[in-house]
Formats: sequence, structure tokens, C-alpha cells
Amino acid sequence: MVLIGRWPDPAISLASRHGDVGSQRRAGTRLRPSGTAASGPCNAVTPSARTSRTAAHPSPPAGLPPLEPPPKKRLAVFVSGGGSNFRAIHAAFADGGVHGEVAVVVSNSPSCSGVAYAQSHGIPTLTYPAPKADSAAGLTDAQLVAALTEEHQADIVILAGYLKLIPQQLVRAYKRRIVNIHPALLPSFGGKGYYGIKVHQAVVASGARFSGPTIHFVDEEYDTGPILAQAVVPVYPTDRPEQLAARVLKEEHKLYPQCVAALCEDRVTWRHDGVPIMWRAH
Ligand SMILES: Nc1nc2c(c(=O)[nH]1)N[C@@H](CN(C=O)c1ccc(C(=O)N[C@@H](CCC(=O)O)C(=O)O)cc1)CN2
Ligand SMILES: NCC(=O)N[C@@H]1O[C@H](COP(=O)([O-])[O-])[C@@H](O)[C@H]1O
Repeated sequence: MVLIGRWPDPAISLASRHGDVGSQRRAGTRLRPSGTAASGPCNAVTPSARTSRTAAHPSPPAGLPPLEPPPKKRLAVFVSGGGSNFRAIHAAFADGGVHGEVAVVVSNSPSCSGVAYAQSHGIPTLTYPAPKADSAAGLTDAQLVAALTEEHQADIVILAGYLKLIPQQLVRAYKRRIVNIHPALLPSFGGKGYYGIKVHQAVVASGARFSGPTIHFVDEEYDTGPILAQAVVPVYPTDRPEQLAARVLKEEHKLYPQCVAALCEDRVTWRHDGVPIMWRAH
């Protein structure tokens, strides 16, 4: 796998910048969970972030109360099927690798295994939109926004294999706080009709030699929001779509938890022209 990233001046410290994620809810400045200034941008966080977080909890100056870590970011995760990306993110939270927690899971398919996994771990679940067959069973757009902002107090929204359009009302309520994972290198092979195996069928049919996951911020259309991170895998001319899907999915499960960690630790800033930059914890 080859990682592609932009490399502005690594000396810039993120500690003096405000991330968009979570700054709406916090008053004043707080020590970031890792307690360290970020160093250099990346499109994926290296495993060393975990050790730097351990090393970075400073002992308070004599006579002062111990520093309290900031509250964990609360995530709303949207799924439609197996939820393998949700499980990868949840596992990263469980081992303390990411300073966040899943507050609620939302699905258009209440019987999908992603919902079953959430319920087996005591995570509340919501249905949006209502399944066609039973319109009484799901939330309206307004009810969804109220549930996430008031009842569950979600800081960040994560789309993980979710197959329905996120409504304008939610996109506006969570400006620069909703991300999605797409199994191809956007802007290619994205948009309405490009989901699941259909994406990989199109990539193989095109003769492209590379593919890989894209993590992007969500706007009001499918797959057109600003790109946060990508990873690249080879596409072989002999590949069947299922083989490519498995190769890409393996990279999804590495890249998404790293991006979610950066969002939870306020290590994402925005370039003047609206391009997001993910900074590596050192
Ligand atoms: N407002 C946004 N909502 C969603 C986005 C987004 O970028 N902005 N991303 C999608 C995820 N996605 C690709 O990453 C995607 C999902 C589904 C479709 C699609 O064509 N869906 C079909 C219905 C499929 C079904 O019901 O089984 C359709 O709309 O006709 C395209 C891209 C999640 N939401
Ligand atoms: N356009 C959206 C899309 O195709 N998403 C894709 O659905 C697959 C299943 O996700 P999951 O195993 O996390 O449910 C994943 O490959 C994800 O990238």
C-alpha cells in the first residue's frame, strides 16, 4: 500500500490552532488528549500516536490539581449492512487507541448486522430513514437532527457503509463534522449508483491500475465533499471485483480508525481554500 499525503511545513504546531471538530461545544482551551503538539500533516496516523499519548500525560506542576483529560468525542455512526468499518472503529475505541466513544448507531435497515452488533454492545440504535415498507418505524429529518444533537449529543457523524443520502438539515447542523468512507479514489468512481460491489465492478471494467479507499467530509451530494485521506492499492488486470473489494476493505479498516482518531483529537485543520489537513500526533 502506498500512502499519498501533502507535506506542508512540519514545524507548524496544531496546538495553537482550533479544529472545527468539537470547538463548537467546548469553551476555552483544553489540553488535547495526546497532550502533544501535532507535528506534520499526514493522511494516516502512525501507530506511534498511541505511545506519544502515553508519554504525553505530563505530571501537573506542584500544588495544582491533576490535569483531567478532555471528555471523549461522542460519535453517531451510520450503517446499512455488515458494519465492518463500524466494528473496526469500535475496536479502536475499546483498546483506548482513539479518544472517542460511539454514542448512537443509525441505520436505514434495522435488521442489518451492523445494528445487531451495536445492540449486542449496549449502543442505542435509531432508524433513518423509515424502511419503505413501514414508514412509521423511522425518524423524519427533523427528528434525526434533534436525536443526534440533543438526546445523544453527538460531536461527530461517521458514515460507515451507509447507503442513503444524508439530508441537508443534518449536513448543515454538522458542518465539517460528518465524514464518509468510499471504496474508490474519488473523484473517480463516485456519486449516485456507486456503492458496494458496483464501485469495484466499475474500477475493474475501466482498466484502472490503482484503487483504494477515500475518506471525505460529507456535503449535500453523494461523494463530492472535501477529501481528508486516501490510501492506494494495486488493481491487477486479472482481478475479479470481489478480489479488489477485499483488498480495498483491508485498507479501509486501517485508514478509517486513523482518521476518526484525528477528528476526536482535534488534529484536523482547514487550508484557506477549504482543503482539510490531517496532522499526525507525534
Ligand atoms: N449527503 C450525502 N449523503 C451520503 C454521502 C455523501 O457523500 N453525501 N455518501 C454516501 C455513501 N456513498 C458513497 O460513499 C453512497 C451510498 C449510496 C449511493 C447510492 O447511489 N444509493 C442508492 C440507494 C442504494 C440503496 O438504497 O440500496 C440511491 O440513492 O439510489 C451512492 C453513494 C452516504 N450518504
Ligand atoms: N459508497 C458507499 C460504499 O460503497 N461504502 C462501502 O460499503 C462497504 C461495506 O461497508 P461496511 O462493511 O463498513 O458495512 C465498504 O467497502 C464501504 O467502503
